[in-house]
Amino acid sequence: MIVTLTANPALDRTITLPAPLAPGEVQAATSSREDAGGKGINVARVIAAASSPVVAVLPLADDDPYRVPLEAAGVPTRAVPVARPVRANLALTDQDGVTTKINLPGVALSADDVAALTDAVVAASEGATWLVLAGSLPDALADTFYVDVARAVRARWGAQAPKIAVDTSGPALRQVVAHGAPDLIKPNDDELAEFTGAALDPADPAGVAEAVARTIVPAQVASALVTLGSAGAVLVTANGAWFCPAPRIRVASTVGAGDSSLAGYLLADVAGGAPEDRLLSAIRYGAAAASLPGTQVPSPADLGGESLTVRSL
Ligand SMILES: O=P(O)(O)OC[C@@]1(O)O[C@H](CO)[C@@H](O)[C@@H]1O
Repeated sequence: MIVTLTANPALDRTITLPAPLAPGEVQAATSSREDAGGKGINVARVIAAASSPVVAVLPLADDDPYRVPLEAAGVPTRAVPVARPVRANLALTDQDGVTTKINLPGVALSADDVAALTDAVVAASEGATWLVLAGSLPDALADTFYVDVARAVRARWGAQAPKIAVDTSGPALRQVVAHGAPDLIKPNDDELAEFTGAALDPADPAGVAEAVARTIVPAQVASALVTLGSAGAVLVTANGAWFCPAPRIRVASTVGAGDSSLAGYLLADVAGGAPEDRLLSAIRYGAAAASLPGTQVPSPADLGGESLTVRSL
């Protein structure tokens, strides 16, 4: 089973425009949709859609309207009751799939909420293969939150503790890499560049792999899956580095593509896949997500069958 933690879920509102976004103008939209979003929730939705066991842990008020799309997604959850509704994030996409995303800071959690959330993750992690810690941290949550959760889970379950995957950015990523010993991180090229402090060229996968190997893997993190948008993705482990290009697709919305890539990687991992299989699955799920509107996540039926070649770097 895979467990995900989303400390900062979001009701994702997507508005589709028939033309590029024109700041300062009035534009008529062609459609809109709402999805239960937040990075860990998106990962869990992909895993549930693939009929693989998953539990999503999140803070959620009893009367939050977010429950409607969340329940429709069919994801088993452990909701920690909190006082206020989740944030609503906005995405504006145009006919070419160009996406403008506006994210709110999220609901501040009390010290009791944080303790209850941590306890819920520790309990849910019993017997799990992976624990996914994903997304930004709401205001007032310490940058060390993911480090604290990783320590609590490992202290409780010891050798039986799940492997820990982290998808976050900024100070929370810095902390978890330095002190959380994650088994996997999934930055995109921008997040990795911010982390290393050096510009990265998504068209140069060998350069990306070299930057990861120089700074992160395997010194602090066992593996890194670096998503490079339409260029593809790079996987770096202690045993090697691989690149897979992304298939050409018609992009509808890039929101959730990285989360779907991570879910694809984990699905292949729990199925016993080799590094090349995991990377290929990450690419297929990420591309399928980008071809779907809003934060809609792919099921196995949505995956393309293009021939893709994973190459060793
Ligand atoms: O504020 P965070 O957690 O960094 O990002 C939140 C978010 O943009 O991430 C998901 C896509 O990856 C969306 O469902 C959600 O709105």
